[in-house]
Amino acid sequence: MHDARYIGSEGYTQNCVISEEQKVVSGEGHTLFTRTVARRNMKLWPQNPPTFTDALDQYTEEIQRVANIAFESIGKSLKLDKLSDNFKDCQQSIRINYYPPCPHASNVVRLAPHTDSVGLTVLLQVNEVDGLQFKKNGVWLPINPPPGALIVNCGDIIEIMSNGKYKSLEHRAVVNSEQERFSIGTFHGPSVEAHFLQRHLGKVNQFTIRLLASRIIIGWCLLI
Ligand SMILES: O=C(O)CCC(=O)C(=O)O
Ligand SMILES: [Fe+2]
Repeated sequence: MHDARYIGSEGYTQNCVISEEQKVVSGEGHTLFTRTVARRNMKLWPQNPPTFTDALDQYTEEIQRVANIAFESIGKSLKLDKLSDNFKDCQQSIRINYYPPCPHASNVVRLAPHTDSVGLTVLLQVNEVDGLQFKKNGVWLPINPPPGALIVNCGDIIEIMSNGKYKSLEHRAVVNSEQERFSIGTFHGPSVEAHFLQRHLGKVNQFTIRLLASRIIIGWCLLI
């Protein structure tokens, strides 16, 4: 039987150099499933500092509140009142990203261009060092959030559900030559019981699906 706790990958990851020709992709991250609580694998949750578990529990609960407000607003704007139902008891995970400073800035992209495959991402740039960029009309635009601001980013699932009205924008993180950078992405996917694909697929533009599939393949090729 399929066990929903083990969808996706979890734990520590480090991006590495693949070849001389390819740009060095450097940075590290730790991914944890945070909700539903049954999906947590506590072996991967750091024990030090001892306040980590409680702090992360509270942080992700508050972030989920923000995501729920955004899901409801998106649903209302699309006249899909039940859209947010698909994200009740949603599958939530976090990725804590660390990007060390790098003097060879021109050769390094910290996090390769990608779209998030979830419904919504809520990103906190922890130490106020900028680096996130979104691609709009073929141009990379830097995001300079005010201190403490949360960046809410639509993922592929919302692009599919909205039939392309809300875009899952390609984004990346670039280097800072002098300062280290921390960010925490909190990802919200549909609840395990959600049946939105069955309900909405008939209405979804096939072009949107092909576009997203090609993006996933391109993103995958960039990583291998
Ligand atoms: O570090 C950032 O600003 C972006 C992180 C990100 O896009 C991700 O973890 O999916
Ligand atoms: Fe992302």
